[in-house]
Amino acid sequence: MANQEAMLTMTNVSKTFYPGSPNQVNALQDVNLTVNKGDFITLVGGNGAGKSTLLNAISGNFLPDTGDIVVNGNNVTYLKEDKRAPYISRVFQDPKMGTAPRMTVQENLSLAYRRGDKRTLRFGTSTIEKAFFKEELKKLGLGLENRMEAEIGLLSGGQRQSIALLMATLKKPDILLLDEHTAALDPKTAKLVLELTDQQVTENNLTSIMITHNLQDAIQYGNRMLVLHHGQIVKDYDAEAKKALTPEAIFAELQALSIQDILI
Ligand SMILES: Nc1ncnc2c1ncn2[C@@H]1O[C@H](COP(=O)(O)OP(=O)(O)OP(=O)(O)O)[C@@H](O)[C@H]1O
Repeated sequence: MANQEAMLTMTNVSKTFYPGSPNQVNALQDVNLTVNKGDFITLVGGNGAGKSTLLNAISGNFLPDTGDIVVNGNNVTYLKEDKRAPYISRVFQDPKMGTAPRMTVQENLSLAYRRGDKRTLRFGTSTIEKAFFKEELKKLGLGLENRMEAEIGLLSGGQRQSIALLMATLKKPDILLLDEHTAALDPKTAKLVLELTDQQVTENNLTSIMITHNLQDAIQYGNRMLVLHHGQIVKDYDAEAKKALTPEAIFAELQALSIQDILI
């Protein structure tokens, strides 16, 4: 059960790309959002709704035109992406983006474990760390604890994405951002990685925002669901409201707001 302490606050956050030109895009429009500690939010919306831009704003990919972003009491609005890295982890759609292909599973995990730490891999991985990584890999249930010396590039997309997820959560981040992280996987593997995600988030009480194009998954997972449209949060369902939701009910509610291009 999530408590009610804020982990992320976005206040009046706006971002316009190509302002004043014919290509102007109001990607985020006056977004106000409070995410409580332990919230697992699913984020849906049509193509170009601003979902990735919202995650980009949180992770510091760009400076917002207006507004403030506070993570766990730290105002990060003007912090560059690398300076926010100790607070924020992100898993992308492409499994290749979260892992170093020529390095072994163990080396990748060591790197992730040293995030924000001055030590480098030159100091090697200690026996205690190795045992810890092995235990964590075992929990994934994919037999990867027996492939710690394998180069990541030789693993399948699903195995790689599972490790990317583990890397993102090995050092508990204040916020875990999941940017359609199962979209590039086949349906069976996507389900597996989603289950792993749910397990990691729930067991570690992580605060997370997950983008998905799958409405059923958005309803099934997490304790809150946001719908973004034209850079604005147009629906915010809490756990109670979510329980009773169906994709059809969401479509009907959005149609009542004259929103047609909501998903897929
Ligand atoms: N760096 C950028 N430069 C210019 N325009 C951008 C940039 N990033 C996003 N946009 C534009 O902002 C709008 C929102 O894009 P965004 O990627 O956030 O949408 P999305 O909801 O994630 O869509 P999708 O589901 O298709 O990935 C789009 O019109 C996009 O072209």
